[in-house]
Amino acid sequence: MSEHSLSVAGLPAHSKAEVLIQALPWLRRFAGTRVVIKYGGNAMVDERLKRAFAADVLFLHQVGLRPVVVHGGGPQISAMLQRLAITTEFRAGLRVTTKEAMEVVRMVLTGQVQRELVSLLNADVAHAVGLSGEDGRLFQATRRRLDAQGEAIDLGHVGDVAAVDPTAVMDLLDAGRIPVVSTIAVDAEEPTEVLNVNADTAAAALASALGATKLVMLTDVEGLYAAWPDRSSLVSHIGSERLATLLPSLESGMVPKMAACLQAVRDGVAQAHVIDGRQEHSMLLEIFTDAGVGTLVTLEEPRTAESEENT
Ligand SMILES: Nc1ncnc2c1ncn2[C@@H]1O[C@H](COP(=O)(O)OP(=O)(O)O)[C@@H](O)[C@H]1O
Ligand SMILES: CC(=O)N[C@@H](CCC(=O)OP(=O)(O)O)C(=O)O
Repeated sequence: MSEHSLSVAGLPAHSKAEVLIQALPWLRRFAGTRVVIKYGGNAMVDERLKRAFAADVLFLHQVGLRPVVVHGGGPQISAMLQRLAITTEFRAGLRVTTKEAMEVVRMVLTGQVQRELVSLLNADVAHAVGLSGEDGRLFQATRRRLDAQGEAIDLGHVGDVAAVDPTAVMDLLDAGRIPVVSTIAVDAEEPTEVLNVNADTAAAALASALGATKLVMLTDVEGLYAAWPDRSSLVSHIGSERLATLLPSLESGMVPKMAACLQAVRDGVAQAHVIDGRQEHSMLLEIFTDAGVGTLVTLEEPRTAESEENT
């Protein structure tokens, strides 16, 4: 059992009660609000963790929040591509996606990863309903043609979200459901085609379209490290301005993830978090305890003791 675990079985009675009391203001604050949870493929490492994730989502739903799950599945797609002997590469954290690879991406995300999550969430009560970004044209995307430096690139069938129609998700939320979203998008220029959208990017776009209070991203590191791979450099809170400065120095999967957090807070989501999905119940700790975990991104810079002295 980890030191952060919310399991209170071994605690004295008053400590158990304290956990509940500490959660109360957060329960009040977030009740009725929409929270987008991005579950990264790297955090889906074993069955126990996946069940703990499902239990956390069901807890949020039960206590009156309105969780929306957006899932990834990068490693699962890579494994299937490998089985089929199709080679792919990543550039700046994005998979170069041929037409052939796109078929596999769609099949794995909507036919495998999403189905598995829906089934886990519905193990006891049938709340969860899966949908793809194609359904009700939830996501429309345009092909990525330029890199961060403005140079021409060809990533194949990879898109950036150009429009979000959250109606289908809102309908499900209004019906008391837990939507589970796969990030395949309709190609805005060729509506019978689909594009592969990074799940972090799509989760951020959906969070702002839904007016979510929070975007929580579960991954396989504690959060953002300022001096990666130095694991002593965890950033606990960062504002949009500093993050925008840091972004060009980031690598691999952290590029779309932190860009997505930045986009979300700029588009009105109050808080974006990157937390360790390998840590059982990290999501509950983040939402319902005073200390929080991982990296928090906000529009404003954090008020440090030093900056407070200067104000
Ligand atoms: N500065 C950084 N801080 C933390 N992780 C980083 C950093 N730079 C690169 N990474 C890598 O980003 C990975 C997380 O992104 P990704 O593999 O896309 O995860 P997910 O499947 O959860 O979206 C980490 O496992 C780590 O290897
Ligand atoms: C364009 C692009 O890179 N799409 C991703 C979509 C899945 C994803 O983002 O999964 P994770 O969240 O687990 O990384 C891919 O093909 O891997």
